[in-house]
Amino acid sequence: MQSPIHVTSEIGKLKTVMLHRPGKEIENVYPDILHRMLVDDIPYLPIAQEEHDLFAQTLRDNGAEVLYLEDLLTDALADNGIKEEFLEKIIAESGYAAGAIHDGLKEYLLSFNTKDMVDKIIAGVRKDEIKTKHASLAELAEDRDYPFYMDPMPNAYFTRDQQACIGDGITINHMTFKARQRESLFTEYIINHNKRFADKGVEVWRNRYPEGRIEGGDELVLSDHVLAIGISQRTSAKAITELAESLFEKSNYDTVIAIHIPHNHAMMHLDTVFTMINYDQFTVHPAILRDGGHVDAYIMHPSSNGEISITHETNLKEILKKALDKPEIDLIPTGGGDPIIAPREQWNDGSNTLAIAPGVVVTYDRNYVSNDLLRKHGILVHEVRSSELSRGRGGPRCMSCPIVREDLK
Ligand SMILES: NC(=[NH2+])NCCC[C@H](N)C(=O)O
Repeated sequence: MQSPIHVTSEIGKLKTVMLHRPGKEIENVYPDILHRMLVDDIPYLPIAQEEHDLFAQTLRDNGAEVLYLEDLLTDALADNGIKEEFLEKIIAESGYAAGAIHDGLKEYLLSFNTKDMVDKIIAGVRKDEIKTKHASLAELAEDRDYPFYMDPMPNAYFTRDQQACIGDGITINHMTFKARQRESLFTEYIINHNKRFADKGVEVWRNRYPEGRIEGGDELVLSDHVLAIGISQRTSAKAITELAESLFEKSNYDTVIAIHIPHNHAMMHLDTVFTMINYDQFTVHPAILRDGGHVDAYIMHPSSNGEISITHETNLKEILKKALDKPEIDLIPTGGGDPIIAPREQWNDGSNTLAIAPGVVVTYDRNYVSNDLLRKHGILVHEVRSSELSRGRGGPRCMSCPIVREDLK
């Protein structure tokens, strides 16, 4: 059976993609919780939605089918039994496995139709929205001034991270920070219960329950047998090892290139500093390169005794030439490598390009130095507006989860 998921590169023509249109969750962020919510500012919602709609339209205009996470989840929960099971889990993962608040939340959420319930769960539930009977002292007295029973999920529009499609399968991710961990429960329900995916032969390379942390922004599908993964703030060596073991055993993938990047908020994922945009072209933020273009990379292959062989290599160009079997590789520096422009544009996701076909990318308009340079290197650049979307600290690649791409010829 042909899997409904098929992604064998970062650059094959984009056929189907999953997005989330930012909603009320954005307006449930306030200064005291910015840091914990992993955002640096509060986008102005109407404009963020307008910008997001334009982003979606750009993808459609270029031939992609756009699916929305919130619709896929709503359809996955069509059966009342499944919906209730999902509610139990999401309420438990929000901190209330049982008790008066659990009961109050469940009753409240069930009072909505399924689509509104999904929107509400993403938006967050304030304490003053529900009435609880017989609350315990802990429930009454702890965190008295905290306004939410269920936290908002302001990062849900970065649909890249909760999961990643690789080949005909998917990783459903154990995300690093509490602020995002519940998001991948959505993916689990979509894969298991949405008719488009359920019982259609989707391989789950790794589910969200093992301890090692991993996020899709670190998972780059370089070809139909090579994966690059960031060892980053969000993805641990343990998770990479487990994923490599699973892929080597069950899939076509025989090479995992684990690249060490700085562990900080500006560069939280590999795709904030390095993306593939053509057969032999990449964007790269100079801050990850040492003198002579060196990085710390570990190349993993299956070995004959069933173990994984690991070699340490440092020359990024050489690593890519070998992995992709190309005579030359063009590394295009974010902001032209200028000491001020490069970090400025990287901060607003100047390296976070989304390839929608070989040599064709979608980028934020604000990164005009990087965009001009891409054009000089022969890339076709579709710019999208970015005043508000960029405040969440993610760009076009972060905001999209490719489900189907055409194979490269
Ligand atoms: N693939 C990405 N680079 N995603 C960016 C996610 C940004 C989000 N604020 C976070 O910290 O999780």
